[in-house]
Amino acid sequence: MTYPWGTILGYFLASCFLLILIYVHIKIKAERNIFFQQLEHSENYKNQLTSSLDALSDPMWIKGKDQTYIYCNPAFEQFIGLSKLEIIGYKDEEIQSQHAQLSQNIIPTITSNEETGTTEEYVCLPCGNVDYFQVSTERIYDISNKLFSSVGHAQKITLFIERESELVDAEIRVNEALKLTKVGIWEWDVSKDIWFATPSYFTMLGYAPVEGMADRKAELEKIHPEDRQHVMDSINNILTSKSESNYYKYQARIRHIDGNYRWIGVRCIVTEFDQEDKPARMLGVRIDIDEIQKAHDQVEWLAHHDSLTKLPNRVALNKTFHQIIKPNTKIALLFIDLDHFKNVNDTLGHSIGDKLLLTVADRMRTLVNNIGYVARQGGDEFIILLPADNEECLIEKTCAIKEALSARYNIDQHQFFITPSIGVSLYPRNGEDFDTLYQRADAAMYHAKHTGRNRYAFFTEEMQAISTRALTLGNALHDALERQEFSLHYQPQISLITGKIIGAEALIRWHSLELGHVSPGEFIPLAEESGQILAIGEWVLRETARQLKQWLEEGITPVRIAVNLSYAQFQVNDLPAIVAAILNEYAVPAQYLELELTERIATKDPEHTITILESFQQLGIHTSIDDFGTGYSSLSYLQRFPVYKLKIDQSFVRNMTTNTNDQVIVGTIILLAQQLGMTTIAEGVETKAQLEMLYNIGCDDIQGYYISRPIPAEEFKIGFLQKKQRFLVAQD
Ligand SMILES: Nc1nc2c(ncn2[C@@H]2O[C@H](COP(=O)(O)O[C@H]3[C@@H](O)[C@H](n4cnc5c(=O)[nH]c(N)nc54)O[C@@H]3COP(=O)(O)O)[C@@H](O)[C@H]2O)c(=O)[nH]1
Repeated sequence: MTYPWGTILGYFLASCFLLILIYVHIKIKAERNIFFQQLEHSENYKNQLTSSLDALSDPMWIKGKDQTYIYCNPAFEQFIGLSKLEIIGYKDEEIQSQHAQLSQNIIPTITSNEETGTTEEYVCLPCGNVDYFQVSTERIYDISNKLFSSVGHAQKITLFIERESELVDAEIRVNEALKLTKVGIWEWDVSKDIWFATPSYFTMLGYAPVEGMADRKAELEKIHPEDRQHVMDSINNILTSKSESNYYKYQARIRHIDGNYRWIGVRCIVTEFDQEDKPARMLGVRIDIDEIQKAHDQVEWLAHHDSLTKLPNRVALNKTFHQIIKPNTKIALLFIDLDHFKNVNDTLGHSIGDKLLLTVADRMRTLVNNIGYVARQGGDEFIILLPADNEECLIEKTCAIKEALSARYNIDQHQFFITPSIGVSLYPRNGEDFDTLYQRADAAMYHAKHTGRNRYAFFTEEMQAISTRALTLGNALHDALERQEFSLHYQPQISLITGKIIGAEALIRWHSLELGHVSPGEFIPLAEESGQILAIGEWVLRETARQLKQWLEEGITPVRIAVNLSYAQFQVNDLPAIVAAILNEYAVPAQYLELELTERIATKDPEHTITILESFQQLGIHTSIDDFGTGYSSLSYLQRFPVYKLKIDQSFVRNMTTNTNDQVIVGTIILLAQQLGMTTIAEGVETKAQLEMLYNIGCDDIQGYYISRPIPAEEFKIGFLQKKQRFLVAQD
């Protein structure tokens, strides 16, 4: 049998072709399915992307490679004020030419970004607002590096810019304020050693501000060499965690650009620590405290110095004393007080007084320099510390100081002398602490003063008691007037010719609540030293006037009452007016008052004495010169003093019956008074012999225990004023 090979082959080929066709068909169908699936996927993706971009509030756009818009979101439509239809498929210049209403810069702003990059521009929006935009363009290239498309994005940054500019403004303002307040702030990144400071940090000391990182080490070099170590120690303590706190402060002098140093206060805090708990970042502030520091230094200086003489004061000397005492050292403390310094102030004025103190300080400095220390305690009191290992040398030095201070002073047109009284105490013999030594030298000085002045005295235990008494009296005297502890006693004055009473001397008495009776001989000098004599003296005048008035009102004819005037009272220029006012107040005739002025006071400034005495004369007040013979009245002045009476000092009367010298003096005074047309009164008459001698040589009146001691007003009234008798009769 013959096989139809041709037919079989034909069928076979046809079957194969059919199979191939089926396969191709199936494959194509499968691939088509994948393709459509992918297409659907991509479409979804595109839609998602588009809706996301559409939802963006910032304008976004995409241009094709030919620069036509292929996409823009609604924000972009709003941004340029056109719809998608008017944008998509067009180029910028086409849009610009088709829509003349578009603002001038909106399209150039966008088209200008042909390269990838970001620009910031002001854009005038269709609504008319001008806003600041950041425009970013990203150009996209295909695999063969050909431009495929570009994507653009615009973001309104007006607010950021405003905030940023506000921040910049605020920073400028803060920096200006910091400059004004002279406060500088710095920050130090310790780990990287990066250091920044505000402009004020530099400008506060005259330097130009440093932008950005500054040179910390250069800043440290500006610290005064004496303060540098202390500053470095403060910083290192913090850095090495030696300090317990995370904070430090110091004050140091820092060099100003002009080369001078200014005091700067620094405070610093660690703001960050590293993993090892070491400071990683520090923030500091520095303040110009130069003026405060200088004011503080000034206060400190004033607290330890005397502003007139620039000498250290007692507080400073006390410190010095404790610095120089060592075992076996011997030191002398000299307490120096100028005698009658008050008179210089009162007569020549305070300016001369000040110049005198300056000269005194200079003389002391010159003498004591290199071997001791001088300080001013206040007023006319100075303190000196001298070595006292060799007592002879100490005495020599003390004498030299006394002589130097006693030498003549030429101040302005005045030439005068002043003397010192010096008290000396010794360390450790008289005391081991400064205050004890000071107090004991003061006691010795008091002794020197009361034993004649212009001398020095070394402290002894007896002096302590005297000076303690003076201190106690001084304190008690302070309140005596207020407590009404004073009273007046009256000592009668009798005429040797008529034997009748012609007057009395008013003498103050003090009965202190704590101290009992204190003699005026003791407290009057103290009151004169302290100035309390002015108030006390006025009280005496007032009390005398009051008593006279009382006697007058009682119908008793009083006698003239003599009141003692102290030097300080006599220096008060309106003293005549004060006395006149007192007499007026009590309606007492001036004839009943006599004012006694010692010869020493009268001769101190004779011209002043004459002026004041003339005023009293015009008021009808009698004046007399007390303690006559003890001063040095010049005859020429004496005859010009309008006084009616000389009172012979009791020291001459006391011995006149046994001492021819005193007798001659008393006789001469009486003759002198007669020649000058004045009367005489002898005080301190205690015996009949004295009385007789005085009578025989022509003395007019007497006063003394022989007649009566000073007695209280009532006793005086009964014993003398009410008795119209002669108190001296022939057999006396
Ligand atoms: N500025 C003022 N000074 C006053 C005042 N009152 C008194 N004084 C002065 O105090 C000093 C002491 O006074 P006093 O203790 O009162 O002594 C006076 C008489 O008591 C005393 N005297 C009087 N007669 C005798 C006597 O026979 N013997 C004797 N031993 N003493 C006697 O003399 C003093 C009077 O002195 P004088 O003033 O110089 O006349 C004394 O310096 C008073 O001046 C006052 O108010 N203000």
